Amino acid sequence: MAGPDTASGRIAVGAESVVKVYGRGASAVPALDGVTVDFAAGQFSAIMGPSGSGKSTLLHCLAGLDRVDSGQIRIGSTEITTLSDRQTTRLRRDRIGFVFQSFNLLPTLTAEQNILLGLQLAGRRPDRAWLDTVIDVLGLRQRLGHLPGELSGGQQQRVACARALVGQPDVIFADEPTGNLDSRSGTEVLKFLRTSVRELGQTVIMVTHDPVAASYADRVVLLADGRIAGHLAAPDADTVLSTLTGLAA
Ligand SMILES: Nc1ncnc2c1ncn2[C@@H]1O[C@H](COP(=O)(O)OP(=O)(O)OP(=O)(O)O)[C@@H](O)[C@H]1O
Repeated sequence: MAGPDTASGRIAVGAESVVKVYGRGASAVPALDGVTVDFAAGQFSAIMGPSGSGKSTLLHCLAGLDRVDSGQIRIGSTEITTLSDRQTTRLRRDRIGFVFQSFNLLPTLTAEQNILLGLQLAGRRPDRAWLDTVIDVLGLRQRLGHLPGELSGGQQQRVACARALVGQPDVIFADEPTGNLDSRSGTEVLKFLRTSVRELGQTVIMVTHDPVAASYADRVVLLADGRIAGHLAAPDADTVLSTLTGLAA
C-alpha cells in the first residue's frame, strides 16, 4: 500500500469526501460514497474495482464531465466543483486530455486535423516541436492524412492519444483505452501512455478492468461499493488480479 508521493509531491488531481448519487428516493444509487483520494503529478494511475464499484463515475467527476452531490475536486489548485458550466467546459478544453474506449474521432477529419482540432477550437497554436515529438513517439507520421475509417483500431486510438497530449494538459483521463483493441494494439497504447508519463512528464489516470493494463501504471487505486478500498504501488498483474478477486468476493 502506498500514497501518491512522487519526487515533486505535487498533486495533479484530488478528490475529498466526494458523494455522487444517481436517482432519488427508493431508487437512489450511491455511486460514490465519500471518496477521498489524490493523484500525483507525473504518475500513471489506474482506477480498478468490481463492476458497478463507481470507477467510471469517479473518472467522470474528476474530469468535470459529471457533477458531484457533495465534496470537492481539485485539478491542480482549481476547485472545479464550484465552477459554472462554462468555466468547466473551458477547463476541460484547456487543461484536460481525454482518451475514450470508442476513440471518439471525427470521421470526416484526417488524423492530423483530429489531433489539432481541440487546440484550434481553443484558439491556440500547436507547439511544433512538441507536436513532432508526439507524432513520432506514437508512430503516426505516415498516417496523418488518413481519415479514421482508413485506420486500424490501434492507429485510431494512437490518434486519440496524440489529440489528448498535444495541448500538454495537466492530466489525461483514459476510460478503458484498450477496451476495443486487440492485445497487440492495446499493448502499444499502454506502452505509449507509460512513455508519455516517464519520458514526456505527463500525468495519466486510467480506468481499466484489465490487470495486465493496470500493471503498466505506477499505482492502482481500488474502489469497492463507491469507496476507496486500497492502493497498490508498482502493481504486477498477478497481485492486481488476486486483490480484485478478494474485493469481489
Ligand atoms: N446514469 C446512471 N443512472 C443511474 N445509475 C447509474 C448511472 N450511472 C451509473 N449508475 C450506477 O452507479 C454505480 C456505479 O457505476 P459506474 O458505472 O461508475 O461503475 P463502474 O465501476 O465503472 O462499473 P463497470 O466496471 O461495470 O463499468 C452502479 O451501481 C451503476 O449502476
